Amino acid sequence: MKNILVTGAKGQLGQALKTVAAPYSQYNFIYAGTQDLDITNAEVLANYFGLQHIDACINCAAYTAVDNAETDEDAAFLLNFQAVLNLSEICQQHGTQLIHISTDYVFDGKQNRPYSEEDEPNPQSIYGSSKLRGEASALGYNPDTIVIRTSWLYSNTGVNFLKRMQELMKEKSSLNVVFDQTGTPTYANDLAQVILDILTHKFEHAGTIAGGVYHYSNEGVASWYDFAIAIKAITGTACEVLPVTSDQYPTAAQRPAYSVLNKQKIKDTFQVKIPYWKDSLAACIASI
Ligand SMILES: NC(=O)C1=CN([C@@H]2O[C@H](COP(=O)(O)OP(=O)(O)OC[C@H]3O[C@@H](n4cnc5c(N)ncnc54)[C@H](OP(=O)(O)O)[C@@H]3O)[C@@H](O)[C@H]2O)C=CC1
Ligand SMILES: Cc1cn([C@H]2C[C@H](O)[C@@H](COP(=O)(O)OP(=O)(O)O[C@H]3O[C@@H](C)C(=O)[C@@H](O)[C@H]3O)O2)c(=O)[nH]c1=O
Repeated sequence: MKNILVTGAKGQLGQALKTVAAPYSQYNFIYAGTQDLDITNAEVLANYFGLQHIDACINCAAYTAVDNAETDEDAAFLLNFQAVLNLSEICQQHGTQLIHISTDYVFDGKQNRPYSEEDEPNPQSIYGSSKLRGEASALGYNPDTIVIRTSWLYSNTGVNFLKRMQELMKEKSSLNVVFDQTGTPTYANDLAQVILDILTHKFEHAGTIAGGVYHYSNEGVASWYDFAIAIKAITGTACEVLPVTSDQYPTAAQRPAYSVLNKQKIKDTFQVKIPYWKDSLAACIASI
């Protein structure tokens, strides 16, 4: 039986994997939160990997507080870059397939067509820069690593835009939400399913699937305002949602104005079917 380690397992993607992995009885999933496995500590990692053979590692650990990262650069780079370097090295040493997750925030958002894996990243935030360094270190150690860039992740657990909007819509009679940042919301359970599909594909077709960067989000395009309006429509709250520009909603970190991802490569390579973002949002809210 193959051992699959999930790091950062208590975050929203880690939790989504736990839900989606239930039918995969052919794998032994090991869910490690920070207390079980601190990936910033190379010695702890070495001991952990020495105890049992790990066939694959899905790295869900990350520093994801985008605004805080602007004043907490060392912590963001420690987890999003240095720890990924540690993990890549240990995975390389032990023949472990690493699946690492990255972000649309590696792009500057100046493009007006969906970003493909070949487009040049140019992060505008500390979070985006730290994630880009993490990608490079993972692929630098082992080109067989699979890096999945995703965008606007949400689920019914953890900290995310859906949960924040639901809280604010209960507390307030009106909300301002930016309409000049465009991307695609992604349901964490859909991403978790694709990760397991890719892993299974990798195990079954060892050597024929190239490592590298793959883009994955749900289908379609939205602004954060559209996302909020869809949440309001599905949940039926009375709170008014008002469109504002990014200038009218200042934040510490700059976000890309446009970060829609082109998903052709992941579709062609793994034959994945991708749900439309509004359908997945409805499914997520219905599951709460
Ligand atoms: N959230 C989003 O909108 C998006 C996320 N991504 C990427 O997807 C991936 C998953 O994100 P998501 O699930 O939302 O992230 P979360 O912030 O929900 O979870 C990250 C997890 O990492 C854990 N962690 C923190 N420090 C360490 C450490 N030293 N060792 C091990 N684990 C640690 C945290 O644990 P603790 O709670 O104990 O600190 C937390 O459970 C990340 O790579 C992220 O960059 C990409 C695009 C969008
Ligand atoms: C809460 C709130 C946010 N906003 C704006 C701020 C920002 O420009 C945008 C998104 O808000 P958030 O700060 O919730 O989302 P943000 O932390 O920017 O989300 C990002 O997280 C990281 C981890 C990623 O990798 C990205 O793909 C993306 O999902 O919406 C409003 O306009 N009104 C509001 O009431």
